[in-house]
Order: sequence, then structure tokens, then C-alpha cells
Amino acid sequence: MKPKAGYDYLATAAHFAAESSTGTNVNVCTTDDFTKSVDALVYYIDPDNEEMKIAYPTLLFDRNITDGRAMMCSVLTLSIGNNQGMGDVEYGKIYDIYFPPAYLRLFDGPNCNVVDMWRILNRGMSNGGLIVGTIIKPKLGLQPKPFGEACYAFWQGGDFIKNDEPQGNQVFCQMNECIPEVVKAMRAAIKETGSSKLFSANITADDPNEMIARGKYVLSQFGPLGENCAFLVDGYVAGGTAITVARRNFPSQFLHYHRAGHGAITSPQTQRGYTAFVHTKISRVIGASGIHTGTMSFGKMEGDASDKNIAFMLQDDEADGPYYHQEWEGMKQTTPIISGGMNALRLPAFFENLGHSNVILTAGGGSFGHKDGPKPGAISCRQAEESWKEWKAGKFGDVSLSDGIIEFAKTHEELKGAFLTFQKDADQIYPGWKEKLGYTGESSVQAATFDWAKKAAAA
Ligand SMILES: O=C(COP(=O)(O)O)[C@H](O)[C@H](O)COP(=O)(O)O
Ligand SMILES: [Mg+2]
Repeated sequence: MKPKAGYDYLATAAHFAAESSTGTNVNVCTTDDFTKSVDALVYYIDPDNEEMKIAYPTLLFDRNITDGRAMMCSVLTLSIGNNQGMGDVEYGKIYDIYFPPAYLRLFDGPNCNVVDMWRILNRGMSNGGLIVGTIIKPKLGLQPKPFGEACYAFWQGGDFIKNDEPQGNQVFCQMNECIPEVVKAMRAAIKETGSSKLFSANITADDPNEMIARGKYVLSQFGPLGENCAFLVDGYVAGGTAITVARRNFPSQFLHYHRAGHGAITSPQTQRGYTAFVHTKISRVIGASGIHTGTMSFGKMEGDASDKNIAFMLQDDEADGPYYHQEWEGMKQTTPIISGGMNALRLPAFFENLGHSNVILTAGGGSFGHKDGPKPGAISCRQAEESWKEWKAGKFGDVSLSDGIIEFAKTHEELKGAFLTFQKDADQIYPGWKEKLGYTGESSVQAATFDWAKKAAAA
């Protein structure tokens, strides 16, 4: 927090805390001993670093009349409400927030997560590895039939498909025509591949009744495949209430939190609002099964390799934030969803940075942009995980990660196809890849590109 020029730091911090709890800009005659006992208190300031810490008595926060539980909108109304526009404050941004366990357990928390996906995919209960997923692209414009065909094509090699965040019930692709095509594609893909498949249907809407109607409709169409369908909610634009509508009305469905729009306040460019770390931490508290956590600098969206701390805060039972250690006391994990410009070539370094591959990938361009189509695109992402694990196990000897992946690609056409498709990434991440993969010159790369595509088309 930075005060406006000419304002004392401590006085402004105290005013900030008052406006965030019991006060206003002047003393009022109605204040009594009890109101004083629930003042939010500034207990630390470091003006040079523009840091302050505020303790909020949890009694301040609103509770449900239905079940006495806590509600996040009340925490946000106070901690990030009027204080975002005070005359004596230049700016204020939340970098960390700690929930005392006795208060934390009053929130819903996740009811299901990647473990439920691993069970459906027969991968056991721990270390089930990467969920290879995609987003049906183009973002908007596909009609029901081609939408279903795109699902069928990806599910030949991949596990999980999501609606892109704006896809829902557009006039040219209405749910009651599109979802049946998805179910048909899922049934066929399960039968032909012998593996389970997952879909994440967008049920976001302004009206909770509309959301519930969408969820019920989707489940009515999936029938016995109900457990194979997650619900996607655009949690930033529709707000936390939309997340809770899904969490409490469809507790058995994986709750997929898409964060489109969060950059407006989480971007490092803004000095207001809260950080991506705080935004994703809150999503676990209110019950998201999975949330997009960016690609930690390995994809197309803003991010940094240190964002792996976001994943630790989401998946571990206790973790350190920038300022506070948080114990979750057994609250289920929220699974990081990795997306945003990812493809097979970018995955190994991502896994190496994070230290594991127990996440959900949704690569749109990385699958449908693969030169040979979504099935090889999906397989190339799975091979990227395999190649990283084999390199990690020393299978390629004492070579760099990039050389290890190239070694693996020599005998895996789909991963090799990713090199030929995403050549700019290949040049950046895998120096000398062309020679190492045996392409003697530009022409042989182009020839290989066409050759493989021809073969795939024929197949
Ligand atoms: O549709 C996509 C990615 O498509 P593609 O894989 O083609 O880039 C997602 O909406 C973004 O990943 C959101 O960003 P984030 O995941 O950072 O919230
Ligand atoms: Mg999207």
C-alpha cells in the first residue's frame, strides 16, 4: 500500500484498516466498546517497502443463515472493497492472505479434483500424472456437428476436452444440439480406444437458475457417463457466487474454474486488487476442483517460474505464501490447470520447474495446431511427459533435458511432429534440433512435414 503524497504511512494504513472493517473517514457517535473489539488492526508496516499487514477479526465476516458457514464475498467486500478507492491511498494490492484453520474449515473447499479424474482413467489414486486435455478451437464459431467431430478426433489420443471459456449456448451452437454430439463422440471414443474420456461443459451464466438448468441438462444427456463430465465456470467474470452455485448444486462434478479476465487485477502491471497467487488460493477455499494457474512463463500468458508456489499452495496440505504459511488441515487440493499457448515442446521444462506432472493440461493450439491433427497433437503431449520422466530417470545418460527430449523424439513420430510444427519454439528451446533429428537442411524439414501429414491423412 502506498499513501497519496503528503499522507503519513501509519495514519493511512490505520484509515485503510478502518475502512476495511468498522470505520469510515470520521469518528462517529455510535462507536462503542464492542465495535472497537472487532476493529481490523494494522500490526505491521514497512513504509519503505510499501508493506502493511492487517489482522481482521473473523467475527467481522458474514455467515450463511442457511448453515452458518463462511462466505468469501464478505471477506472480499471488506479486504478489497472501498479501500480500493480511498482519497488518501495511492494504491493497495493484496499479496497474501492467511485463513486461520478454525475459520478456513467454515468454507466449502473442493469436493473432487484430479484424483477423481485418475480414478475414472484407471490411473490409481496418487501420481496418476498428466491429464492430457484440450480446448475445442476455434474459440467460437463451430456448429454442433463439427464441434462433436473435433471432440471425437482429439479423444482418439487425449483424455480431457473443455469448452473454451465463452462457449456455452450460442445461437449457432446451442447446448441442446451440441452436447448430444459431444456425448456421441465420447461414447464412440471410449469404445474405440478402450480408455475413459472426460469433458468440461461451460455452465456459466448471470442467473444461478440458468446455471442449474444447464448443469441438469448436461447431466441428463451424459446419463451413465455423468461422472465423466466436469462443469466449467468462468469464476472471475461471473464471480465467486457462480463458483459456489456449481459447488453446492453439483458437488459430485469436477468444478473447473476458468479465470478469464483475472489479469485486470492480478497482472504485475496493476498496483491494485490482488495477485494471481491470492486469486488462485481463494479458489481452493471456495471449492474449485481445478483452476487455470498459467504456465509459469512456459506458455503464452503472463507468468513467472516462481508461480510454482501457486501450485504448491493449491496441492499441498501446508505451504508458504509470500508472507504467510498456510495449513489446510486436510482440505482437498485444487488441481492446477496448465493452459495458454502450451504444446509438447514446452512441457518438459515446465515439469522440470514444477517437479512433477500431476496437473491438468488444456492445450488448444498445442493439439489442434499440430501439423498432423489433434490425435498426434494429444499423443505428442503425452510423449512429452514420458520423455521428461525417462530423462529424469537417466535413460538418455548424462545429457541436457533438451537433448534427452530430442533423443526420445527420434523414435516417436508425434513428438517429432511437434518439432516440425512448432519450429520457433523448437529453435528457442532445443538448440540444434534439426541436425540432431537428422534433417540435413531446410528442404528436408519441409519434406518431412509434408510426408508425415500425407501419411496421417491417408491413415
Ligand atoms: O483457451 C485457452 C488456451 O488456448 P490455447 O491452448 O490455444 O492457448 C485458455 O482460455 C487460456 O489458457 C487461459 O489462460 P490461463 O490458462 O492462463 O488462465
Ligand atoms: Mg480459452
